[in-house]
Amino acid sequence: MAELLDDDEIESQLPDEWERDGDEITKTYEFDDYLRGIEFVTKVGEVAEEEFHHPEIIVGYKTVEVRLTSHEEGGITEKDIRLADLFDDER
Ligand SMILES: C[C@H](O)[C@H](O)[C@H]1CNC2=NC(N)=NC(=O)C2=N1
Repeated sequence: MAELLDDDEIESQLPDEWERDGDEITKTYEFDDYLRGIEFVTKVGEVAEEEFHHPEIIVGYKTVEVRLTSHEEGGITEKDIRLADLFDDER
């Protein structure tokens, strides 16, 4: 089980354009059209399965909001930071 990160660790390790929201980290990606966003959702899902760490994904028109937390640990861990970086690599 991963260790929970403290406030300073979260702040210092949060990737660009990601925000902290309580026990979650979140980022909203914007796309030129709806189906590009859907393509990105598929890539995010594949990475999540590979890492066995799953985000909440909210699909809008030309936007995809991704929210990460470590449910078992009850907060934000290195796993969430790692997934955020991997999702950004898929962009
Ligand atoms: C049993 C537990 O659901 C699994 O080990 C995995 C699945 N995916 C997960 N995803 C996230 N975000 N947090 C978890 O704690 C988690 N646990």
